Amino acid sequence: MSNKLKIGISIGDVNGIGLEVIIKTLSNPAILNYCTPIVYGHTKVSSFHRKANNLGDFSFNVINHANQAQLKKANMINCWEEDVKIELGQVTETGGKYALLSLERATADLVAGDIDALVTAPINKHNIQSETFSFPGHTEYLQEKSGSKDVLMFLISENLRVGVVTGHIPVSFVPSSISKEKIVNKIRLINESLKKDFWIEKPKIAVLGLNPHASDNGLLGTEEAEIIAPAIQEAYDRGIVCFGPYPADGFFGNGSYKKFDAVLAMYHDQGLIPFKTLAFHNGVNYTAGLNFVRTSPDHGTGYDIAGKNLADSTSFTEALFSAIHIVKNRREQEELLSNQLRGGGKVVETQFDIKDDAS
Ligand SMILES: NC(=O)c1ccc[n+]([C@@H]2O[C@H](COP(=O)([O-])OP(=O)(O)OC[C@H]3O[C@@H](n4cnc5c(N)ncnc54)[C@H](O)[C@@H]3O)[C@@H](O)[C@H]2O)c1
Ligand SMILES: N[C@H](C(=O)O)[C@H](O)COP(=O)(O)O
Repeated sequence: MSNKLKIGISIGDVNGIGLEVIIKTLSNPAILNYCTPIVYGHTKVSSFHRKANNLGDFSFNVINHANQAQLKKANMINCWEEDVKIELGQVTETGGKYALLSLERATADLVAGDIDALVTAPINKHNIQSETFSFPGHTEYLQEKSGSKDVLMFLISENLRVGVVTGHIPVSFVPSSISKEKIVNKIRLINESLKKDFWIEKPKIAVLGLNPHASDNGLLGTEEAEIIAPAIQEAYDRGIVCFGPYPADGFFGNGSYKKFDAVLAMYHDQGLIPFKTLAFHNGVNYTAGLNFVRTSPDHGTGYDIAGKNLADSTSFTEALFSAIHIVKNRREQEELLSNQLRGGGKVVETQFDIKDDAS
């Protein structure tokens, strides 16, 4: 039996660049040495994108169920029968409807254990809303499907990892949404993920402040003294190596982030702006804390370039390799622990690093 992982891929918004980056990634035959991809969508929709973007010859092996996936082939499960009206670059109800059908089917297989991990192509958070999907993003949807009490939006790249305390909420809700307990929990999730998913034995974590200049000793706000510093202290007392709160601007400006294995930001844009500035093209969005593995590229639907063959597929490719790698790390660790062995591990997380792992 093959030990190649089955990686499920949801196609995201059919009017965006999802299928373009999927096809570009899977067109590299070397990918099939590392995993067996299963795309949840429809071959007619993928043909549309292949032709619109002039992507040359590429075809999927159509299957009905993940257990029929063929090695050395890019597999596709057709998730609907009807023709889909694709309007490249447009935000339409249709775009959301078929993104959801793809995501639901892939998630069901993930939860059932029929695939080893899921890589999601970008959705539009607005048009996907429906009676069955009332979440601000994949992160929250998958948290519910996994039954996890808490998860972490964790943006990862070779040189920088950034998690956020608060995610998809209006910025005006941020101050009232952060609490000592929540911050301690997110620090714990980062710490666990660095150890379990990335094999970093003694992670060092930086925590950012909320206010300008981390409040300048209380002049510009009270959250640092009342909430963030006590949370860092509590996590530290529990054995997690964490420091802060650091003023966010200078922390990235002077390169301090390079001294840490990960950074915890208080809110979405505080963490994601520096991350995407430094690592947009190879960054990966990872949901830590789920009992299964899900990654995605760190970009969105890219409506402005849809159908123009301008989308860079590096982030999607990295998302695929990160998923493979995290599953392998978790399994290897589980095996070592079940044998009561304690082994070290190498930290490998990019497509370039795992070349030697091909089997
Ligand atoms: N994982 C996800 O599902 C996810 C992630 C981020 C944003 N989104 C959604 O995507 C939609 C559009 O968001 P946005 O415009 O803020 O961000 P975006 O990432 O789609 O686009 C921002 C800019 O980056 C460019 N860009 C994006 N991906 C690129 C690629 N692979 N190669 C080259 N250029 C690329 C786009 O052309 C655009 O100019 C929103 O509805 C948002 O919610 C979804
Ligand atoms: N916050 C993510 C980003 O900006 O890249 C993105 O919106 C994706 O979120 P989900 O993975 O929750 O869909």
